[in-house]
Amino acid sequence: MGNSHQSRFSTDIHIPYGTQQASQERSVTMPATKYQTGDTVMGRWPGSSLYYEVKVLRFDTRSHLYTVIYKDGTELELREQDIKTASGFQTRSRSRSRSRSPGRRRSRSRSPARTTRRSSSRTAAAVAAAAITESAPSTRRDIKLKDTLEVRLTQEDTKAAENNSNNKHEKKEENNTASKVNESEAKVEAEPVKNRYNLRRRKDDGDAKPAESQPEQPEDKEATVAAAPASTSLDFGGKIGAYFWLLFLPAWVLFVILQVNLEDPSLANFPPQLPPLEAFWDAQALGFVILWILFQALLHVLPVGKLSEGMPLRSGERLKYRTNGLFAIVASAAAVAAAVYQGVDLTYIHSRFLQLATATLLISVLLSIYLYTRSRYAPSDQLALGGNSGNLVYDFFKGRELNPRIKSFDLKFFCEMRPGLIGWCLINFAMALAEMKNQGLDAPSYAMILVNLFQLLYVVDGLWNEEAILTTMDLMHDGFGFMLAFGDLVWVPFTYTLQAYYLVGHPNPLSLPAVAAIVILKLAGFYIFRKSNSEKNAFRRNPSDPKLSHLKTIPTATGKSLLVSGWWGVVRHPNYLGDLIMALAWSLPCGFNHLLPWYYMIYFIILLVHRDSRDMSDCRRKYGSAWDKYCRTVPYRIIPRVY
Ligand SMILES: NC(=O)c1ccc[n+]([C@@H]2O[C@H](COP(=O)([O-])OP(=O)(O)OC[C@H]3O[C@@H](n4cnc5c(N)ncnc54)[C@H](OP(=O)(O)O)[C@@H]3O)[C@@H](O)[C@H]2O)c1
Ligand SMILES: CC(C)=CCC[C@@H](C)[C@H]1CC[C@H]2C3=C(CC[C@]12C)[C@@]1(C)CC[C@H](O)C(C)(C)[C@@H]1CC3
Repeated sequence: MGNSHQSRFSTDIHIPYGTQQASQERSVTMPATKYQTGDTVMGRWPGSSLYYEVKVLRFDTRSHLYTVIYKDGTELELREQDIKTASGFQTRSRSRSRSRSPGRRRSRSRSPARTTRRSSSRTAAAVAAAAITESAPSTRRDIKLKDTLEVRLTQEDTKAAENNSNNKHEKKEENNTASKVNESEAKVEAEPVKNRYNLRRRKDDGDAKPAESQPEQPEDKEATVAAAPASTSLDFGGKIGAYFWLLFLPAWVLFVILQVNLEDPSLANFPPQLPPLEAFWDAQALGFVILWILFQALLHVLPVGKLSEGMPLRSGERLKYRTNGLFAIVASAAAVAAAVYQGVDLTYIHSRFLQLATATLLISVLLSIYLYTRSRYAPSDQLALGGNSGNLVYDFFKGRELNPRIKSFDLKFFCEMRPGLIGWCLINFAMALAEMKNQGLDAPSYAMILVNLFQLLYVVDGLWNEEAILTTMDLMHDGFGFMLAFGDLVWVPFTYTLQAYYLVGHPNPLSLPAVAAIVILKLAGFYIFRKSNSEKNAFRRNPSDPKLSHLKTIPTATGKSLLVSGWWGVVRHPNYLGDLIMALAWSLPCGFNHLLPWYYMIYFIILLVHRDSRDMSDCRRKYGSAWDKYCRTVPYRIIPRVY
């Protein structure tokens, strides 16, 4: 048991050689500090109120952090206030029961500060080292650590725990692999303290698992970009892949736009006839795109709607986001209606589609250059884990800074949720008008109505539940660079609208039963998508939400738990399943004459399968053996019994 935890830590926590070396160089001599190299003291375990016996290895004069080693070999950097002398502690219970009996695992505590912890949720250090309790004056309160440990909190800890447990109810564990534990979240949230810990790989770990080991960023605010750890395992085909995607993705957008204009947009017509270069450019189109983005930015900053908190960053900080997406789409619809009323011809969007796409591409490239440049000056703790390879092209593509902001204006959040997403609906609507104009119809076709309504529902739902985006991979883990800037601004509005564009020139009459069947499919997909996303979002926001009390969870060493029942017990990505079913319902109205309207479905399968595998490795890295356990309990990734 101890070994498995130890090896998990040893592969999870990685710090590149250069940084280790720098840290060692900085701490050759121990200045006059409270604790000295070799001292045996008590170190607080990150995100918890538990203290374990540790040995001081060194002191970093620059960051003022002590590097300590726990009994299981885990090295951490701790601040002085997280270290105490052993004399102030007393062992309440050193014996650790190996029993798995449910009765023994049940917490008897009823105090709000009391929580339960399943033994398997313990951190490596928790398992390997004996947990010790601190003797304290009467203001301290007991916390029961399952049946094995009892820890007394300091006054400060108690306050934090109480604050956090105000709206948390206790969950009882079940005698099941998927047991419920809520204590760990309470503890993590109890300590939104900046710059406290820095997990480090043990030096003797070598590159035991190079493919999966991702660096943990040092949380040293003063660290310069040069001190930021390098990304070792690169996805998207690594450096060569980044060159490829940088060229391929824009070319593909322009290609499909040229294709959809053809009478017979079949792959047999490859390569398409290229229009002269000047056909791609229209300054007026650029002007409209800029206006649209500025208009969306204005709506975003208006003090309308809720200020939502993002997930805790590595520093413990939680950023605030103005989640007024629904207001933005309603205001945009009103503005568009007013413009149409004033005589603006929206079919311009159809006739100038290529030029609008080129202009937006230009903006996304400029934005990406800006993002890359500013990331060079960003503190290393604000960089994403994956976009810091040191290779300019790869980092430019993948994105370095996690949450680039201009004052409180969050560029990634804005781009992901506003101009492209709302632009997608605007373009679809323009295509419906173009269809009526081109085909001399009094009303859009059934197929066009379905595509418009389905995708509008998808976008409105995304904006309605805007807060949920804060728990997605992009917002929590990915840096903001070309991939997302281009994806959000160009890819979404100019390729997700291809079905509507296709229908303008390629009518596909639908019978009413066909319409009904497609609607049912869409609603089924939507139901799965929404329910599963909401379940995870609610759980991540408040793991003790009474509405989720029936769900089983697996604790992890990070303090977060994983859902293993409900939607997330069916497959590992139920939200992708719902999304894919919806994608099918978006393509079906276009019929089977051409592959082009099925492009979204094909792309989406590739995207989600890739995202799923990316997420699997990220979660494996984050949660180690708990993740393996989850995968064993929920063996299928997206489609039950198939994949
Ligand atoms: N239309 C499009 O183009 C498009 C493209 C991509 C995605 N999407 C949709 O966007 C939504 C978000 O997708 P996403 O890719 O960001 O992935 P996601 O499934 O929302 O997020 C994955 C994260 O959820 C957490 N998680 C995983 N398993 C869990 C479990 N059992 N219990 C609790 N938490 C768990 C993990 O993060 P933590 O543990 O760190 O919290 C994991 O990293 C999905 O509905 C997807 O279909 C749409
Ligand atoms: C450049 C390429 C090929 C990929 C970039 C991917 C990017 C387009 C997607 C990554 C995450 C996606 C996403 C939505 C839109 C497309 C992405 C940005 C989403 C905003 C669509 C609306 C949904 O309701 C959602 C759940 C909020 C989606 C979140 C993820």
